[in-house]
Amino acid sequence: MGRKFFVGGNWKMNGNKAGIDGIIAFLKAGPIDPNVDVVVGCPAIYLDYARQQCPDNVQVAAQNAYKVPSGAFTGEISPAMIADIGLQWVILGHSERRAIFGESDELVAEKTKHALDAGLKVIACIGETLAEREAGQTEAVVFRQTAAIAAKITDWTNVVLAYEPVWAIGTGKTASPQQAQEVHAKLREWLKEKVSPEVSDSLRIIYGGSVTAGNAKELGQEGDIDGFLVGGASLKPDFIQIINAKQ
Ligand SMILES: O=C(COP(=O)(O)O)NO
Repeated sequence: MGRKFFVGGNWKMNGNKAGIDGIIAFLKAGPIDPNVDVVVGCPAIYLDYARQQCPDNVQVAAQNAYKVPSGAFTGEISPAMIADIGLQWVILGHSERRAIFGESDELVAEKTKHALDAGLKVIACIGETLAEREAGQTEAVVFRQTAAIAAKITDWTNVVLAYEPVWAIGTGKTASPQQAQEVHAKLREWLKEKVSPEVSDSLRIIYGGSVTAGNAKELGQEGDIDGFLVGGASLKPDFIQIINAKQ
């Protein structure tokens, strides 16, 4: 198996330069487990500011990007621009992009394909709503979302899949380790059948949704949970404990 643990932070539309200075300070202080990949998603306007200050063991990611290199798309940024300022990562398909900004499975898949083709690495987000879970549709939803991406890409090397049940995001209602592990394992089975055993075995599937220093260790002990995508808790020093959850 040997998948390197991966902990992402998602600052969402939060902070300012002073706040970023504070986050960078605790990231620099660490200590950060060298066996963990750490990537923090920063608002686009501060990407270069954060990049200039982040320690070498932390990568800065954009939280979104469009599906073409340039053009008449007011307000958007492209993977080429993200790469141009020296960044490697982008978060795509977050449930807030899907629910609030109407991003379809198809658009997320096109964005993922284009970002990978532009040389970026992608944290691709999927996850069901509470209504979908209560209707017994969890697997159907996450398989549908993953299938849309699988239809566009062939090389998963630079992809990290983030399973983020929408009902756990920002609610304090974390999925139990058993609930999260069950979906991660089903996703790995799906990948083995529909993509390849190699991708199924090597792809990191990370969990997001109210991860805290208090629940990260237990979640991280599950065999198919390869890390986290952390929102609120990534803005505070406790994020270091989450990064080191496997220690
Ligand atoms: O949206 C999230 C999770 O947010 P919270 O940790 O605040 O639930 N990650 O991308």
